[in-house]
Amino acid sequence: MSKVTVVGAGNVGATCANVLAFNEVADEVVMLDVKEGVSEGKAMDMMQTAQLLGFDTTLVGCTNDYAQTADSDVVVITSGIPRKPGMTREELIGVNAGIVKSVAENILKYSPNAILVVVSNPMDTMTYLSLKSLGLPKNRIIGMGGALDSSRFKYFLSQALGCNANEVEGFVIGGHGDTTMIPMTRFATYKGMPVANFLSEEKLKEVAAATMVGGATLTKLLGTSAWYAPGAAGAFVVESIIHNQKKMIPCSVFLEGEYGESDICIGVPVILGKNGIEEIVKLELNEEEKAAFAASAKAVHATNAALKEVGAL
Ligand SMILES: NC(=O)C1=CN([C@@H]2O[C@H](COP(=O)(O)OP(=O)(O)OC[C@H]3O[C@@H](n4cnc5c(N)ncnc54)[C@H](O)[C@@H]3O)[C@@H](O)[C@H]2O)C=CC1
Ligand SMILES: O=C([O-])CC(=O)C(=O)O
Repeated sequence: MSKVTVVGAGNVGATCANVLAFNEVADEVVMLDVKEGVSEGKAMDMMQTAQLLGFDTTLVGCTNDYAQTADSDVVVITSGIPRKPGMTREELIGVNAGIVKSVAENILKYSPNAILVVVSNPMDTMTYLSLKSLGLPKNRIIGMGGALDSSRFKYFLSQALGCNANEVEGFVIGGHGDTTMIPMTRFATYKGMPVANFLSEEKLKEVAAATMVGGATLTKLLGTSAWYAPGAAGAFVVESIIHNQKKMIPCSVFLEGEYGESDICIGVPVILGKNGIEEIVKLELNEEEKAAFAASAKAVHATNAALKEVGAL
């Protein structure tokens, strides 16, 4: 019997729960929100699609009742405010730090062995906050950003190539921020062939730039930040853990010397399985990539430092 809880039944959380149920990733999916009745209503609405879509997962909604989340294997934290057009993710720290910290503490009271997937922004800093304040082993705290950013990178590459996005490979490391993401163009391939065989350097730079501001572009169009791909990316990460798939997915994880960084959670490729982070994959970065990673980490460290200013650490 596998159980996943999604905290925050807003745009991203509800989408994530819906994808988890549709794909039967877990036997039970619990949604918890502070808004009275919203989780219950969304769970009922989704359960009424079960016979239409043919899934057997049970969805449960609750209003701030952590007892219902007891013994979850994986908990996805999406609670918190999203940005509005013109804002950065980092500006959300003041409100979201308090929310994420209290939610994570409550979750652990009922699911002491759960693996946490942190989605709330600024995600790398919220992952770091969870790790520092809960004192859990680092394999059990995973920030979701790289799965989404990599999916966007593959989308923009496929648009440039005029091909099916499923035939493109590529990934993004670094922070989950407009200026901190590092699309790894050198490793990206179309049917196993380097994308540089098909696209000019200028075009590849455009693709990388579009990927980095992918979230901001959608926020401008939607008036709030995106949720379909973020929710699906959260479910993708959960699936690799629950089904012990051992997929290699870039996630924000605690580094202790890897990639020349320490005391930070930032995006690097990891193997995700039943223990959460099974392995941090070490890539051979070239000088330019190393410099980009160091600059990205510097910016994430600076955001982490603000946790003290807002009284969260
Ligand atoms: N890491 C990533 O790749 C992404 C992160 N995000 C972030 O995810 C977060 C959620 O975004 P949306 O779902 O669009 O926002 P939303 O406003 O639609 O949903 C957030 C939900 O959290 C709930 N909430 C607030 N405080 C809570 C608490 N203490 N306990 C339980 N629930 C609580 C709210 O009632 C609301 O329903 C934002 O911080 C956003 O920036 C969004 C997309 C991608
Ligand atoms: O853009 C945002 O604020 C939400 C997010 O992290 C994303 O969609 O990448």
